[in-house]
Amino acid sequence: MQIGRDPRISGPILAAALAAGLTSKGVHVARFGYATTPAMFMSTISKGYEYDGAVMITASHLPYNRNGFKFFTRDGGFEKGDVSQLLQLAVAEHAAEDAPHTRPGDRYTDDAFVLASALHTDPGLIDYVDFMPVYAAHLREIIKKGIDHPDNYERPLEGFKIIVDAGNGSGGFLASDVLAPLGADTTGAHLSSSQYLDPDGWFPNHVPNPEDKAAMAAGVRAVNASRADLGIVVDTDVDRSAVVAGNGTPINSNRYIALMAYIALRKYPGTTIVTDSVTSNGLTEFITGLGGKHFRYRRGYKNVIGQGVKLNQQGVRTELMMETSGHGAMKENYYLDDGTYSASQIVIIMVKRYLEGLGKDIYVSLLADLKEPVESNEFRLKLKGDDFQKDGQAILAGFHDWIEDGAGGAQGWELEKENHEGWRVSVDEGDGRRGWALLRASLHDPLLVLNVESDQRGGSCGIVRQIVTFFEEATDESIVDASKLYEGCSIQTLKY
Ligand SMILES: O=P(O)(O)OC[C@H]1O[C@H](O)[C@H](O)[C@@H](O)[C@@H]1O
Repeated sequence: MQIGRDPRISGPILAAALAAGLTSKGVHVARFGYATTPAMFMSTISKGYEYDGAVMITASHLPYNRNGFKFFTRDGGFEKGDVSQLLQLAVAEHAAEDAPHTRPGDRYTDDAFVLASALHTDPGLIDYVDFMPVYAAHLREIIKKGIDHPDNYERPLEGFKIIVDAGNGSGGFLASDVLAPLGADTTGAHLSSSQYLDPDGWFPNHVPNPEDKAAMAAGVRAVNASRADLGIVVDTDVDRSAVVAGNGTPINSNRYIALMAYIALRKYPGTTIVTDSVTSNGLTEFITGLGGKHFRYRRGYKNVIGQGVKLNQQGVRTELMMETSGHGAMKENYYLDDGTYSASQIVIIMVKRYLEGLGKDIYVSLLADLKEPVESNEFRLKLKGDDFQKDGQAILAGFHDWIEDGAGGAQGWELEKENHEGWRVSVDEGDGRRGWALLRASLHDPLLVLNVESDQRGGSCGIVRQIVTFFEEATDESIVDASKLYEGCSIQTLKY
């Protein structure tokens, strides 16, 4: 749920407004200050706290003026349907209270109303609770237990340099309150150190997002400069993360899933691993090579985690659910997508392997068998009509038929056997090389998204060129703007 397009509606203002609304209804409110999204969930089940509900206010990786609420109860995070229901209830109640600018059924909240409510908070009615130390202690226990160091149980990270780039989100505590007390050197011995640990909603250094090139490059620079054994990069509210290996290799997206799959399969041999739909072919081979099963589902971390829950309910053991965006959840951790939990698992495996005499490396030896595509591209194509959802579905249906009818004469194009969103087509590139393309509707925006990967140089644009013939023949440019395909692959056309 997003709220507050007015730049004055910052996270703290929203928190104050929410607290005002809740206390006026007699709800006992505890305000946390800076926290992480996973910590909010943990506050509903942590001994001595056990709140009935928790609300995180964050714009996540979106710009500062797109703050939103994430809701949790003991049963986990709210799904889309839960949020709509909550909004409808809130709007109905608000209207009944004679609020002239909101009508029952409205799907928005009014910024002025938020500001006014914030000003009327009675601070006496709110408890200010510092929950992050509780959460940090919980993570420290997980790491200690996971490593189970025979000689140094309390400070098992002594002798390791681990740096954190929190991108000025709320993840800085990981360096100071989790890793350092366990003995890790989080400052780095040379030029650099952990960085951007202090929360600053303007994000002055880089976008805190492990999918972002600048964010990963900053993490790589810090690891190289400080000669750290490991770097950890987290997103704003720390439900996502990525790591940087000691040799400076960024481990995000498919690589991060592969590393977490290795960990999950070491603990739970044969387990199924659910991912989103845009994972590389090499990841499936990697997981099956380790004896696991790969269930390639849909984009959207809620979809991925939800599918894992469903499979377990059906009796299919599924211990890891992870998206290429860096959202990763394990069944053993309440199915909670927690960037610090995933990063802790990497720290644990690094130290455990070191204790087994295998060195500190987590990339060269562990991911040697992960085949990566030569090229990987994403094109986001605007849907221009009013009914973009219907238009998008119609284009996807046409794409399906176009492939079934021989993909405009292309050789070796075949629909994948399992498709859970849009249509993914496998492309035989000869000599055992295999590319693919997936056309799907964006989860949130009026866009069609085309992901393409190829095992050969120039292969990606070869695939795109073929798909352009579909757009030329079967789609109308007043409905979809495919110009990104032409630009991205320097294809000449008179159409745009
Ligand atoms: O469908 P798209 O526009 O590519 O966006 C999909 C992505 O949206 C957000 O970032 C969610 O946090 C991700 O879980 C999701 O995968």
